[in-house]
Amino acid sequence: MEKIIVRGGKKLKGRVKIHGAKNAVLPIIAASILASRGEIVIHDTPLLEDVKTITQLLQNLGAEAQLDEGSVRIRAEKLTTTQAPYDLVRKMRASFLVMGPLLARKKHARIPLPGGCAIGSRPIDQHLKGFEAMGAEFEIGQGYIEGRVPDRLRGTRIYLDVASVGATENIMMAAALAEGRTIIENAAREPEIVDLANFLNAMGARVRGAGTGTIRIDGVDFLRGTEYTVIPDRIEAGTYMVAAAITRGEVFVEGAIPDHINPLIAKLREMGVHVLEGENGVHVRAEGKLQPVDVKTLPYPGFPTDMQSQMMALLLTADGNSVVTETVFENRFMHVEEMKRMGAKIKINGRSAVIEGGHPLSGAEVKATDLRAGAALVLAGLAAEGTTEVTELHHIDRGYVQLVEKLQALGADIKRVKVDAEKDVSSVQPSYA
Ligand SMILES: CC(=O)N[C@H]1[C@@H](OP(=O)(O)OP(=O)(O)OC[C@H]2O[C@@H](n3ccc(=O)[nH]c3=O)[C@H](O)[C@@H]2O)O[C@H](CO)[C@@H](O)[C@@H]1O
Ligand SMILES: C=C(OP(=O)(O)O)C(=O)O
Repeated sequence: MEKIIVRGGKKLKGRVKIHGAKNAVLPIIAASILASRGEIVIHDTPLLEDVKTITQLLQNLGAEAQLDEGSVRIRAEKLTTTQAPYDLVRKMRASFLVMGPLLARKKHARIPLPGGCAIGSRPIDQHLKGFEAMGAEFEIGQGYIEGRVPDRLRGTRIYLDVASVGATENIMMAAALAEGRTIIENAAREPEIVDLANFLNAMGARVRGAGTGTIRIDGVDFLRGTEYTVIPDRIEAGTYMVAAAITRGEVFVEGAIPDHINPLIAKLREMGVHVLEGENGVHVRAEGKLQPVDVKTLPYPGFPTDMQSQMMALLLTADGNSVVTETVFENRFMHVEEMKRMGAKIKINGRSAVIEGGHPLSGAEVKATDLRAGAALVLAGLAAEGTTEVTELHHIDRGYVQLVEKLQALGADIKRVKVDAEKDVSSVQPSYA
């Protein structure tokens, strides 16, 4: 087992470079299955546990897939099976994103049901509603969902009851090889949807309107290999912006695209944090007292749920009470109990949490309950008096490349150790337990 040990109180200073976006590269790798000709090369691929999992999943399906530092190469001309193994799908819900591509390309897929997870029940009804409208038929049994397409997927009009990111992506990928036009209404508008559409188009697809609530896809007969660079990770960027603010430091977050993080920038400014938007990133500086603010998570372009816990950590250091309302996932306050162990004063009332800012935080032993909760605890540790030890690091490794090293470079007193031997492993790659 490994843990991160943070000694709080250091102001972060310097420059941090953002990696490619996890939530963009995962659907893009899944979409590679659609290419029946040629090689795909995806640049700025972050070497994360989730990326390793989806790459392994493609290999399992018979594709050639090679993941190196910064890029992944895929050839999916020959797929040998349409069944996804439970061991890989249970590690990561995004594995379900191979359903759309498999149905479109191979007319069959058998995938373990992704199940619930720490942050909520996360159903897949909107994915299935879309595929069924396009002519797929499903059977559920023994923990698996099996989809069949009797002929070829047909384009149709699909209204999503919730603007689900995953459902929009899965349907968009399936529609790329369907017969005729598919229109997705109430589509999710996240930047990662736009990135996937751009990638599909680079493979020869005809997708228009991504980034708006209505996406039109005209199906084509085949897709081919291409070379593509994914967008920078807006949540990783946001996490370092909060790290700068929570330590009252000054950090340039290189690669952050201000347009992708508007709600975060707006809320930081309301608190009194100085944010300068540049062409090549954002500059964040904070000092002294920060104002409390209310935050409500919403689908894009609203405040991202993936930044909720990190923002809550920052609000603990504000001068007064803030209310954080989580509207996207029904159970995304698991970090609250851990933060309370650090002296945080937070009261949960249904989907809202009242955060009493201004009470000093003290270091404690805490555990990451999910990916962003883990990051938030590290942030809280940067601001706390004394030493914070964060365990369950496999959650953090799903979404942050070299979190410890990047914070060290900014001046944080932080290290990663193996618990049994108390051996410092900060300078080596995480082991992705
Ligand atoms: C790999 C990836 O990109 N993950 C992101 C993606 O997850 P993911 O794609 O799973 O999130 P969704 O947008 O689908 O989920 C949003 C809401 O819709 C509900 N829902 C979803 C699908 C469905 O068929 N039925 C349904 O009711 C979910 O339970 C949730 O309450 O978007 C989330 C919302 O921005 C982010 O937190 C995740 O980091
Ligand atoms: C919730 C997240 O990811 P996933 O949808 O893969 O669980 C996240 O990135 O914060």
